[in-house]
Amino acid sequence: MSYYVTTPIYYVNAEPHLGHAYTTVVADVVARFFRLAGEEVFFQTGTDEHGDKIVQAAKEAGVSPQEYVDRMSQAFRDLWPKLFIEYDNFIRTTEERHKVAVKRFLEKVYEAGDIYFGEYAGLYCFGCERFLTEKELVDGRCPDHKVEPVHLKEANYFFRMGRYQEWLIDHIKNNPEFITPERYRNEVLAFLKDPLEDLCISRPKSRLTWGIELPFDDGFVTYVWFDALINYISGLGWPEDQDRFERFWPQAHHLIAKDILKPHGIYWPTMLRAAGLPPYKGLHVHGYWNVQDAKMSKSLGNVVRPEGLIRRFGADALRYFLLREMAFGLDANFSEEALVRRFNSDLANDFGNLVQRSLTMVNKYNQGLIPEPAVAEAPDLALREAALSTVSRYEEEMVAYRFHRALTAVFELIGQANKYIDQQAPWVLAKDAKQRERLQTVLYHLLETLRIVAILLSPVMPVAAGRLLSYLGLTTEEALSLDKARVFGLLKPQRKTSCGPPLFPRREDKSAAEVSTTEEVKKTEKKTETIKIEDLARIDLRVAEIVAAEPIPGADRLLKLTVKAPEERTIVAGVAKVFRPEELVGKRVVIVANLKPVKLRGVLSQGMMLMAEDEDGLHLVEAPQARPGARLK
Ligand SMILES: Nc1ncnc2c1ncn2[C@@H]1O[C@H](COP(=O)(O)OP(=O)(O)OP(=O)(O)O)[C@@H](O)[C@H]1O
Ligand SMILES: [Zn+2]
Repeated sequence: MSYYVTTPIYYVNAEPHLGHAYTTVVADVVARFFRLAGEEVFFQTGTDEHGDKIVQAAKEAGVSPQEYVDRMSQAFRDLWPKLFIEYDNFIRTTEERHKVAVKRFLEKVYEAGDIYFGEYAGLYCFGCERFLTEKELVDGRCPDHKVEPVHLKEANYFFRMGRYQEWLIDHIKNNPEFITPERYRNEVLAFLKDPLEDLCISRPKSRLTWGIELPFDDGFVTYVWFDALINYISGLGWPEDQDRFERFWPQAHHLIAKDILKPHGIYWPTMLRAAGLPPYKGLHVHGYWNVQDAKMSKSLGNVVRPEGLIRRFGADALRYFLLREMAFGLDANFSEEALVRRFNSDLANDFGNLVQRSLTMVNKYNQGLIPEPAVAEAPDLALREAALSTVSRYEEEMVAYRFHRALTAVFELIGQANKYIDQQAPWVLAKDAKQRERLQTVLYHLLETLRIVAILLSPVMPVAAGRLLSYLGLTTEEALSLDKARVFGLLKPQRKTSCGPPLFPRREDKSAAEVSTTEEVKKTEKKTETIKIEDLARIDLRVAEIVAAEPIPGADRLLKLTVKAPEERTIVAGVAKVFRPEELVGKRVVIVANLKPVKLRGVLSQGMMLMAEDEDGLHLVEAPQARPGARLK
């Protein structure tokens, strides 16, 4: 069987945050799970690069839209491997293969008679890049962007979406798996109670040129949503690669957050129907990661960036946290304390200790060799039974996208194995030569449980699972298959195990760290002398935008930065070990503007960039909202 899983293509008007990381990690976990189950999987992610907001963002950054989308798309591409994400295809809507598909798709819908030209006057929200209905407004404002939409009258092309409303209602009703979890299916059915309005699918070039030209009228470009949704088939190679399209499209599963339910639940299936193509198989909708109950979003400026968390906790642990902490479909709050808590209790304590205790005992009592089990007794059979029933529970939950429950099942098994150690007390058996067989049997059952646990955790924590398998003397190639988790007793006696470093060494508790740093601060406060406000005024602190960054030949710590503050100047910064030049471009940072210029490695440095330093290293001090040249006060 084949399985096609997609993430939304992310809009490249800002850098990726934990919300984007979540959807992409889930897609990667799904892809790995179905591969483990022996399916042929195609996993696609990518970036959405057209539309008005991109043009605005590029203008603000002072570059062309193409340069801007190249840079931002790369930021997504750079992040994914750091999270162990292995996609099969990365699609960009500015690629030729995508443009060709959009044009072909539009032609098909046009030929079907479902596109007409007409004039429309209405309320337009530039944030949403679409017309809003009166009903959608809250206190006269767009509920998402909190601005009053403007009156706009424009001639455009429209898609007769309403024609497919009845078909869509029937399809949703007849296919309970089409939109899940159920609350979102009900939400879409509720939308469909009112007659569907036709969808405006063009923008006149007089207003916007950054888009895909309509094949039947070169005065217009395609509306960004109509363009974007088609990525799901253009990425498979439609219309050219019919072979791949036919293999994977009937098994297409889209992952999204609830913010884009309407385009995916309504526009996309009706568009496909109009183009004479079958609908996708399943739409899987999740909730929001919130920070103190507000949606994490670039517009609110409360985003958490994954890079720092990966550096501190590792990608495996972050992936585990994201899947375990959020019940798929519901919102969840992100906090670092919760991450530390899960890390220490689930990964370091429960899982990490089970691994460490088991392998240490095998090392000590059996020269590190896989033991030879004798006849199993009741407690061994109970553990075996638990392991096997965990596999079926896990599989059932994974297939239904209930990842937190799948992980709960695995961790219950881990808990049971820890108890089994306590109850069987191998250290007592080891003291009695007559208990030698019993000891071997117990250790064997532990190692087998670990082998099964490693397989089940591998989609979520691929690297840690791989390490555990190598401790058991197995390679991922030979071990990773769901079928092999369904059998108890595959480890071959006498093969060598090893007891490597702990998989998840405990992390310091943040709250404890905070107490100690405040105490530190109190101590240093006493030491640093106080200054008067006039002293502070002597330092010209300003916001500067980094417009270019390049290495300085022969100086491996230094980068030459060109900044606008607001006039252009050069600053040499000792950050080459921490940041790559392209990561810095576009950032608005704080500089000391009146520092006496100095020549460093032949480059005149006219100021200094401020950085914050803690135990994780250096961090930028950013002021993304302030204009270049803004003074700090
Ligand atoms: N807070 C969040 N929680 C969960 N997923 C999120 C969150 N924010 C963004 N996403 C993911 O990104 C998708 C939207 O991608 P897009 O690039 O359009 O982001 P956006 O909505 O413009 O970002 P923002 O919410 O930061 O303004 C969502 O459907 C979801 O997959
Ligand atoms: Zn809006």
